Amino acid sequence: MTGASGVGKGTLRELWLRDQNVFFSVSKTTRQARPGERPGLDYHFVTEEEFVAELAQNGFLEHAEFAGNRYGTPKGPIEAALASGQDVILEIEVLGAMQVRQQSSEAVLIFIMPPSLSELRRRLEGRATENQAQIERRLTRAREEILEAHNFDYVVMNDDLERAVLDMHAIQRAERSRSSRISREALKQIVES
Ligand SMILES: Nc1nc2c(ncn2[C@@H]2O[C@H](COP(=O)(O)OP(=O)(O)O)[C@@H](O)[C@H]2O)c(=O)[nH]1
Ligand SMILES: Nc1ncnc2c1ncn2[C@@H]1O[C@H](COP(=O)(O)OP(=O)(O)O)[C@@H](O)[C@H]1O
Repeated sequence: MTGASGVGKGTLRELWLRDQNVFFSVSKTTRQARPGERPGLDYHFVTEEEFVAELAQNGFLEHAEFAGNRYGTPKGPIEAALASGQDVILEIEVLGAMQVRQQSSEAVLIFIMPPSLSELRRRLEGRATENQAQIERRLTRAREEILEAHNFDYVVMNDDLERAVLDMHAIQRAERSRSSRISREALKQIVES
């Protein structure tokens, strides 16, 4: 999942993944925790030194800088989840999504779209977790990110939240039905059953 800061990724994801046995990847970030954010559940909050050390050990599947902070997806937990057959959900910005696309032909890239820039501003200001300068920085980046939406497999408009949740379920169902996801062995089992 990718989309401008404040578009509603976190809100949408909580509703979409409720009651699902999928693995949500908890990123590492050098950003300060916001009030109410739960270390280890929302993010692993790390120092610049810790981030660089993990990078040097090739510990990230992808990583990027966003609005002055660094973010990365720890590789180990994802490999373990995939090996156990779980679907893995990443909530990352555009540059990271492109790195994932290069590494995995199986990745499904979904761009969450705001109805308008003015509504995005309203949501960021309403959330009240960033100061005005940080909000402006995120809106500038949002314009650039939105223009990258054509590089994604799907675009989900987050105007009406309930409908956007249904769209996420629809994409998930369609992707799970792709013929390329059925193994030769599974086909043989059906023929021989
Ligand atoms: N590339 C990358 N981006 C991430 C990662 N974790 C979070 N992000 C993105 O970084 C951006 C900023 O995240 P955050 O500071 O939590 O702000 P928010 O999106 O406004 O809640 C968002 O686009 C996130 O999706 C990560 O591990 N890798
Ligand atoms: N469809 C929607 N309509 C109106 N407000 C929304 C919608 N989705 C999310 N929001 C609100 O927008 C703000 C930003 O949402 P959030 O999930 O924190 O975004 P993100 O994770 O993309 O930065 C929150 O206050 C949230 O309640």
